[in-house]
Amino acid sequence: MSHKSPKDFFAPLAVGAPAPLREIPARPSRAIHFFDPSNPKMAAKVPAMVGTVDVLLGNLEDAVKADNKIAAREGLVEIAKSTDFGPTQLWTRINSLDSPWVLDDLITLVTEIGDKLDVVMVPKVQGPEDIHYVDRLLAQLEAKGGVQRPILIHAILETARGVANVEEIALASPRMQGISLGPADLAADRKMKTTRVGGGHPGYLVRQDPVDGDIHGNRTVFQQDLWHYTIAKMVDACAEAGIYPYYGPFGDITDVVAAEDQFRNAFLLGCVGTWSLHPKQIEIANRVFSPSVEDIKHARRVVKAMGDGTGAVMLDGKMEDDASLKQCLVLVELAEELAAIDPKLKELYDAIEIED
Ligand SMILES: CC(C)(COP(=O)(O)OP(=O)(O)OC[C@H]1O[C@@H](n2cnc3c(N)ncnc32)[C@H](O)[C@@H]1OP(=O)(O)O)[C@@H](O)C(=O)NCCC(=O)NCCSC(=O)C[C@](C)(O)C(=O)O
Ligand SMILES: [Mg+2]
Repeated sequence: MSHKSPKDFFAPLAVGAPAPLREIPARPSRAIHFFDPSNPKMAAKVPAMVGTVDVLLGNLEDAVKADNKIAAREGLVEIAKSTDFGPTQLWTRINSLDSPWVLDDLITLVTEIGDKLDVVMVPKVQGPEDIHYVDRLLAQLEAKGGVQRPILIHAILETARGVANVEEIALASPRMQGISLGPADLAADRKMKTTRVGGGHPGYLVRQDPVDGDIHGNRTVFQQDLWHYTIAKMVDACAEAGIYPYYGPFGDITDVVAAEDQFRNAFLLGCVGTWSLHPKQIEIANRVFSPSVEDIKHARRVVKAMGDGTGAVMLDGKMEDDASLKQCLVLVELAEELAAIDPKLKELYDAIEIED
């Protein structure tokens, strides 16, 4: 339930604050790249990363040591003031709402770099009440800082209660931009017996039936996806609210193969992007979350074959109809947005030819 009636859902929550958006723009966000603004080596890399990744996120929460919290906040202000981000979005992850740092995080960031900050990511969201709190506080700080356009909110889905409330979280404010899966805190909160940050687990499996009753015989095993239910629930909540779902971190930095598997699972389930924790994960994320040339060629052929968009046709022996056309339009529109910011993709997609 929202803290506003439908009548005033889109009214600013503070006099002088910018009017909330009525629709969240589908800006490319294939990779949300985390960096620690208090880490001089990472901070130094930010300017050169602009344009190579869709989102740069200055992380202030977990992975930033407690005695570096103020340096991280101040480092992010410095980076934002001194960097032209061009097409790249600038996000931040603030400290948790019960932390001793979050109030100063929000006051400092919004009043000092509010016009450069696109999204505030809120960790450990338990329910819509957490979004309502940040919503109102952002409005007051936007008014105080003269921020010209609304800063959006992104929630991390990393608590059991947050999963139970995910629909209400998604609908809690017109600032809601999206939701990411947070597998580490969520596993801990649920007491799942995995210590991995995302990905599968060799113990979570299904086994082929015994052959000739021999239960100890050779039986093929299929590892299952620990995150299928949660990602699908998150995708439904985001689709209902018109916001965007993301896979979060994949902690096994060296296992680029399993990272790609996890990212692709999320892409196929409807996620629009993933986090990258290390530069080597950015390329994987961009590749997985950009539709392939084959997918775009097929989608464009369906759009062409379906004419006015109703009815059904056979294409390559498969039925295409109003519903599959909508799926294809999602891909075609995504390709156009990505081509606008990624010259390599533009070249690939422009070269696609469709036979008459
Ligand atoms: C894993 C670490 C320690 C390995 O860092 P490293 O320096 O040991 O790795 P490396 O391979 O030696 O690094 C090579 C070069 O890349 C640089 N580098 C390395 N990482 C980055 C980066 N992100 N951005 C920019 N540059 C980076 C690094 O500084 C080095 O620079 P150099 O060549 O000049 O020496 C490092 O990658 C890192 O700290 N990554 C960010 C981790 C992070 O943000 N974790 C929090 C998000 S996940 C989370 O919170 C969970 C969640 C959602 O809450 C929940 O599920 O509950
Ligand atoms: Mg976490």
